[in-house]
Amino acid sequence: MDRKALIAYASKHGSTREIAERIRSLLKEKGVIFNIASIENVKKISDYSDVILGSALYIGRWDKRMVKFVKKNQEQLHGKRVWFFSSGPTEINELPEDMNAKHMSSSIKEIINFISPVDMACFPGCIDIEKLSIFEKWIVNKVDAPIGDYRDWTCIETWADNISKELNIK
Ligand SMILES: Cc1cc2nc3c(=O)[nH]c(=O)nc-3n(C[C@H](O)[C@H](O)[C@H](O)COP(=O)(O)O)c2cc1C
Repeated sequence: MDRKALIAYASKHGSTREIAERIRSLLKEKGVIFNIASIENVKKISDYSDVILGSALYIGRWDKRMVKFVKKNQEQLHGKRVWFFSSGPTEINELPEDMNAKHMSSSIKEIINFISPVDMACFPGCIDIEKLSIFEKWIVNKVDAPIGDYRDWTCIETWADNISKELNIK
């Protein structure tokens, strides 16, 4: 079958982009090629049958660019196989399924339900203090968020592996 696949990410400081790149390389190893792009560069999705969308979380929400994209393309996404992932929490004391519910972008819950994704994941993120603006540093300080790289590559690769299995059996 002539199938095209896309992975698009919304990342401010690069750590979500790196997660997207890791997912893409794992899928490539498994023989599934995904085009990859930053979300603002995705102009058209009609050619794609499988789409992975990943966004960083900022102040309880997905990156605005991802919210805009998902709102604008919801009808088309509804007809495709879609996977979502968020990356953000650095306070890791929750079960993955609780993290998913708690950190799902509240602004577009209904749209996500309408799109009916195959799966949604929420991965721990990374806060690199050197990259933050003064305002971001102030917020991180105010909420006492743990600084550091909490990304769990095994967990990310397991998730990507499940996608490859899903793609190979259909
Ligand atoms: C100002 C600020 C606010 C944040 N707010 C949240 C949040 O509400 N929920 C969350 O899980 N993570 C939050 N984070 C953590 C980021 O989501 C995390 O650093 C993520 O890995 C950043 O991705 P990026 O490097 O792709 O931009 C916040 C980080 C900063 C700097």
